Amino acid sequence: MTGNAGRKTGDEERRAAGAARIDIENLQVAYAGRNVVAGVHLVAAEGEIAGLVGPNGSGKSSVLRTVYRYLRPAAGRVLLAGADIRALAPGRAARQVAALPQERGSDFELTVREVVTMGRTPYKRAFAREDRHDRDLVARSLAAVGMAGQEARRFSALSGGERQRALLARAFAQDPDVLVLDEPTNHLDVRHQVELLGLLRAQGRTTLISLHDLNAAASLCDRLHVLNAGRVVASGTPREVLTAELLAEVFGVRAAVTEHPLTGDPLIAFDHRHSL
Ligand SMILES: Nc1ncnc2c1ncn2[C@@H]1O[C@H](COP(=O)(O)OP(=O)(O)OP(=O)(O)O)[C@@H](O)[C@H]1O
Repeated sequence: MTGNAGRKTGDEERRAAGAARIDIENLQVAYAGRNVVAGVHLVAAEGEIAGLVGPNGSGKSSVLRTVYRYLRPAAGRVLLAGADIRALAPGRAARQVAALPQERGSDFELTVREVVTMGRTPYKRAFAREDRHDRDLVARSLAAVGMAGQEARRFSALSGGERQRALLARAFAQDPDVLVLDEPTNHLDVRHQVELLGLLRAQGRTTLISLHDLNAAASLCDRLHVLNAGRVVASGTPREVLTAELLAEVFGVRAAVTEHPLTGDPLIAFDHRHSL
């Protein structure tokens, strides 16, 4: 057995022990001294899909950036299984939390396969070669996002939606306890959106996700947290949170909230002719 396989067992043990709960406590985020998020409390329980919704600039990405450690909180804490995420060693953090961020790296000259294989880096010693487990996971991740057979393509030659899917495959290949996804349905056509939501449900991982599509959020998320001007203004199940009053107050739109005739999920019918 390789060291890598041993570590995998450790990850599985941690997951079984409930290691994937995220608690965000009194979070404040600032850029150059300007507060954009303040007093945010939210929980993503083990295996739960927690959605962040809110208008442009309400602070969704800023909250998520503190979870995948791109930003340091100005105040407050992000806890993973009760421990401050800032205190984790970088390798451990990368094995536990995978992100699909808004900010994209400069991986352009790599092939799709190389990009997705980067998801395995946190499990490898320096210069260690990928093993069968790595190759399997990379192949399964590519298949999951519908990109099997596209391994040899240059990342730079992909369309926006294909890039998004390759980066998602990288996050899946990382085999994390917690997935942090900032607008993952951006650029995806409707079928790939539906497939992605199905994939996320099937994963059963603790997931923090920001979404602009409120109907997708209503269908996918166990709990929704509505941000407005850097604060959480409502939290609860989609049914509890997505009311016509809230949509008017927070988003400034007229909408009727009904029930989806096919799925029974809350369904928001927007009035696309008039805003408030
Ligand atoms: N790198 C940055 N430097 C300075 N200000 C920033 C930076 N990133 C975000 N902001 C500001 O922080 C606030 C919150 O932005 P954030 O991107 O977190 O919101 P969001 O809810 O994700 O928005 P959107 O729906 O438009 O993606 C906004 O006022 C934004 O202008």
